[in-house]
Amino acid sequence: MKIAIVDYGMGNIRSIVSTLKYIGVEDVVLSSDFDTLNCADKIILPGVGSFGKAITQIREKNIDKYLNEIVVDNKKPLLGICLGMQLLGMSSTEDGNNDGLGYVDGRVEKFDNSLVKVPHVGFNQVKINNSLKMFEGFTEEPADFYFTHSYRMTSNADINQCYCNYQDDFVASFEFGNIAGAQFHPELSQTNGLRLLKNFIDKF
Ligand SMILES: NC(=O)CC[C@H](N)C(=O)O
Repeated sequence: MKIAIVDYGMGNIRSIVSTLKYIGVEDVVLSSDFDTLNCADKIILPGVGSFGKAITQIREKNIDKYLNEIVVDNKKPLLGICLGMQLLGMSSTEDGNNDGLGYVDGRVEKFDNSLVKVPHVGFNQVKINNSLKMFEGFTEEPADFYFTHSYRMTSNADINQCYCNYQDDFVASFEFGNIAGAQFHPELSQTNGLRLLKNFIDKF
């Protein structure tokens, strides 16, 4: 099993790599080139930092074009984590208005800091949906995962999403065909995170 982590210069790579190795995935590469991404069995799009900078760097490296072919056209499984999930949506208001990769009908906006403490940091409950492959084998409902973000995705569409409630229900994760997203950090979410990542490795 070869996992490629998209390298656009803004990801918490080290913790993802060590977590993948902990669950038995030895062949993990960090790459921004088409051939390496295309040869991997699955792709992870990480992300820590600002949406505007991230999408700019992705476009400058033509990674958006590569992922359109590899993931959208050829259906290679991809998991977007935190900012990586947000980038899969239509847009974000972080750093002005920026279009995302447009893979799912979700829009990203900032929490209202007059209503809740921003950023949303720490473990919080995800109302899981066992129809999602990522949550196969999860018996406890809801399940706790670790979040650290100031923006969140909402969607009026059915993108097979699960919710977390903070200010309101926001998209904590989704599974849209071969494309999955997690606003939380599975690599920082202890046994629930390990189980979710193992499901991505084994069931997608
Ligand atoms: N941890 C992050 O990088 C968060 C992603 C994004 N900047 C947000 O605040 O939601």
